[in-house]
Amino acid sequence: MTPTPFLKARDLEFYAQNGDALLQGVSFEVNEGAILAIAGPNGAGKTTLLNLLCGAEALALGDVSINERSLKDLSAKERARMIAVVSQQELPDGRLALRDYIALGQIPIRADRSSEDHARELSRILDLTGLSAMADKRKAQLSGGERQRAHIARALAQNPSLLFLDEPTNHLDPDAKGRMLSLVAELGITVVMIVHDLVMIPEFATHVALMKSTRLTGFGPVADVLTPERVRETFGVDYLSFPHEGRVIPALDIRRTTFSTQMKGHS
Ligand SMILES: Nc1ncnc2c1ncn2[C@@H]1O[C@H](COP(=O)(O)OP(=O)(O)OP(=O)(O)O)[C@@H](O)[C@H]1O
Repeated sequence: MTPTPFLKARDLEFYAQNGDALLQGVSFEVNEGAILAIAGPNGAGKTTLLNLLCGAEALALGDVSINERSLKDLSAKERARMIAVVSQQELPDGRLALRDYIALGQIPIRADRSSEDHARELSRILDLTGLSAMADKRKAQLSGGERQRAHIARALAQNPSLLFLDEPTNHLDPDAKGRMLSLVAELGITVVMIVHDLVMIPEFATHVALMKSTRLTGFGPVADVLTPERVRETFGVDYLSFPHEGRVIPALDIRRTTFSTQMKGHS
């Protein structure tokens, strides 16, 4: 039997107040457990799409459904029990101790477990995200990468079935990037994440949505969509791959150039 799609976007459109189109004709669906990477050049509409999918921005045209229920029909409480979001605009909450900050994620599911179970789960998440040793530090005292991991830990504490991440590896060093994306990929839940670093996509995502100028330029399983042709068409750079220890390591051919040259090249 074919599984029912878990996250469905149908004919999404979004316009700025001045009438400019920010998103047009976006439709796709993924099954439960998919890891969907959204990629595209700056200004393509990735954050706009993520905001519409998670309900941070109200939908005027089109529909988003999660597990066969339209986002429009879900109460705030139902959304909070299902969806966790790590955006680029996380509140600083600098005075909170890290463990208290992460525990904020447990608020929507407070009644589901005993306080002992919540405490045990919090320790597990601190451990999973490599933050146990700094659990009593104030959030303001953490480095950029540690704070980023704290934001993801807070989202995991919510025990979501759908996790939205806006550039989850921003601020993370290469080793922490690999660890964080491995953790996310192994959760077994559906994940939608904006990813700027294309080379991470084949290793950690199951599906990719490529965007350019408000529209999808490709959607589907990573191997079908992340091709040198599509990458060149979408980003204007060459996508290469190198064999290494039995795997294929992707790379981008990024050269010295200027914005003005790029503009001429696109005209
Ligand atoms: N509220 C708004 N009003 C007008 N224009 C907006 C608004 N929000 C976003 N935009 C514009 O819409 C376009 C898409 O923005 P969006 O943030 O979705 O892009 P993005 O693909 O996430 O870009 P980046 O990679 O730079 O983060 C941009 O050109 C942006 O300037």
